[in-house]
Amino acid sequence: MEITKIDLRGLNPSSPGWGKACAAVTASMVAHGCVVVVHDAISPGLRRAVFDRAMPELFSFPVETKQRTVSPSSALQGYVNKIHGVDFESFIVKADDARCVHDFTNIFWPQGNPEFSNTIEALARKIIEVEDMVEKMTLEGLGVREENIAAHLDALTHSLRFQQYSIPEESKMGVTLPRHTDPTLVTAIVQHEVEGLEMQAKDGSWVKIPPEADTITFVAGDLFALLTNGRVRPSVHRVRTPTNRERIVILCPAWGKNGVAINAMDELVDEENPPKYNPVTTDEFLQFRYSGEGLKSSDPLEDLCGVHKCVDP
Ligand SMILES: O=C(O)CCC(=O)C(=O)O
Ligand SMILES: [Fe+2]
Repeated sequence: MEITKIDLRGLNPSSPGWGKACAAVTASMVAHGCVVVVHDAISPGLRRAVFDRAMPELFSFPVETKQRTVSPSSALQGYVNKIHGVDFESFIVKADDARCVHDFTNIFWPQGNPEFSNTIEALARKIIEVEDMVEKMTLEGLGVREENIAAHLDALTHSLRFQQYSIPEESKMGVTLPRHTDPTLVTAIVQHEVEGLEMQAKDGSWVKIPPEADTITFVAGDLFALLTNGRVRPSVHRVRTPTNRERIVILCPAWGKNGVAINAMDELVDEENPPKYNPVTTDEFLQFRYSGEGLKSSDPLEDLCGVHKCVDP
């Protein structure tokens, strides 16, 4: 099996092909919890600036410098490495706030590094533009009204996640990130040259997503299932890093803004489709998901927000 790529180049809501493309994006999200889009948002020059210069420079700093990016007040910022035994390093930066990108840059280059910060800001802008379009197309394809989609997109915030996987030992069979769903609404995944991302199909088989330079993969996270009242199930995916190459990937997760409760879209709840989940804010959901109970759960969204969850009298 292969996940069909959908070409969104040059498309906007007034293009003649918009309706057909919305239907294709929605069908892929409903069938697989993900969509692979062909897009020219990341130009070859921007891709080189990011992956050949900015990322190698960033990851080559000593770990003590990297750890200075950790923010005690936000799970959506900072540096992690070797979490739960996974051999990777990851930086999270707030992507839609230029000040955060500058503060992040200044930790590494106290005199500033406009080339680095401009590159990151440009990348964030481009990915978020396509990510918003994919959410809009999916919701439109499910029958959500334009003004409700616009209000939803306004209530989003985004982070950027720079992730580097070391070369795995032969004995590890190459699975560097075990199967999981993302806690996000949607996550954009930009791979570069080195393969690794795999999606689990409904029949349990694993489908490779090749790292093609003109594609961006979008996966639905747990919170998108809440938003769509269960129409779109979260993507189950994993990473198999080749045994002879390091792998760098950039992710752009979309979340609800601080304090904003995510609720099912009005049009997706009716008599035939009663509400499946209670509303939740991103912080509440993340807090539960990474708690002892949440980490043990096979379906944290259902356990925290499911309306059928039994409540002790
Ligand atoms: O490395 C990738 O391609 C995907 C990473 C991922 O799924 C994650 O960090 O949640
Ligand atoms: Fe993921």
